[in-house]
Amino acid sequence: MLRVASVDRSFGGRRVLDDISFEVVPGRMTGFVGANGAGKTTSMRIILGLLSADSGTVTWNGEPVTRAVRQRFGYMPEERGLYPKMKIREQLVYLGRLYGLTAPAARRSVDELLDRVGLTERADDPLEKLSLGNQQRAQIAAALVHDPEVLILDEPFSGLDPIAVEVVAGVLRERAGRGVPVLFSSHQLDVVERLCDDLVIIAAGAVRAAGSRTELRTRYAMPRYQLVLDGDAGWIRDVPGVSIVDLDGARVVIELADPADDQTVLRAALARGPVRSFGPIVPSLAEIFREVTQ
Ligand SMILES: Nc1ncnc2c1ncn2[C@@H]1O[C@H](COP(=O)(O)OP(=O)(O)OP(=O)(O)O)[C@@H](O)[C@H]1O
Repeated sequence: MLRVASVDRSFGGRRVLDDISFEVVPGRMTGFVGANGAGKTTSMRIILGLLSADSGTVTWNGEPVTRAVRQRFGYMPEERGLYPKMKIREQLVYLGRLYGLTAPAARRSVDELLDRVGLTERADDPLEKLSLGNQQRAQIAAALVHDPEVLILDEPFSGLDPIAVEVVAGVLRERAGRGVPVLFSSHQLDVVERLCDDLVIIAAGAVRAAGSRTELRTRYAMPRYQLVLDGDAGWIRDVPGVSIVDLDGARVVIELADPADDQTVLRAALARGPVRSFGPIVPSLAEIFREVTQ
């Protein structure tokens, strides 16, 4: 397990990370979510040892992350890292060699990855000749070339079209499926919502919520329900303990003073006629994000 514990960091007397703690669990995709300037990149750089923490620790399987350990991490930095003028296959093989792979192993890994991200045809083009989305696919391949034990990716989905998002997501999921902990930052809440198993929500340098997607949804689920009837649902305002959030003819969204009243509401509705649907409303990640970062 990758563990970040009580990390603080200031720049010029301004604290930008304040007691940051979270875990990235092997085999799970962890989405790291926060507004611009929240502290995601700074946290990732500290995990990678590119920046030091003022206090706190980062450990991988209980051990401090030394230079040798970091060699086994894969990182896609915010500023990306590949050379624009160098041919893609050539520079990925070169990178693999820097990570200690033999030349044949580096070539094998690169060819597999280029195929996986759909860049085989472009392998001998310089990076700068590719569209931004394809450049990003190459950057992802660069983070994976040495088959890393841990993956840290800064905004891997930004600038990708929906097809490329699926390709990259598939590649990351495969790695997670092999037991690699994957931490990726993103502004795209819909993408994170779809892809992550776990979430870390950060605002103004502090972790506001962390846990599995399901846990967070349950924790922040307001006792809201949607009821759809055949006829007008206006009568529901007279049911004790119910307040109406939104009423639109036969469809009504309500809040219950006590979630246990849901069966009372359902019985009252059935007593009046057919009920087409009734159930709790699961909050979206965007709603949870708004609530915890307010
Ligand atoms: N080298 C630096 N010197 C001074 N301030 C810095 C430095 N690096 C980051 N900061 C500040 O630290 C805060 C956190 O920045 P960081 O890049 O970690 O945020 P982020 O969540 O990654 O944002 P974004 O989504 O915009 O990339 C910001 O206020 C930023 O201006």
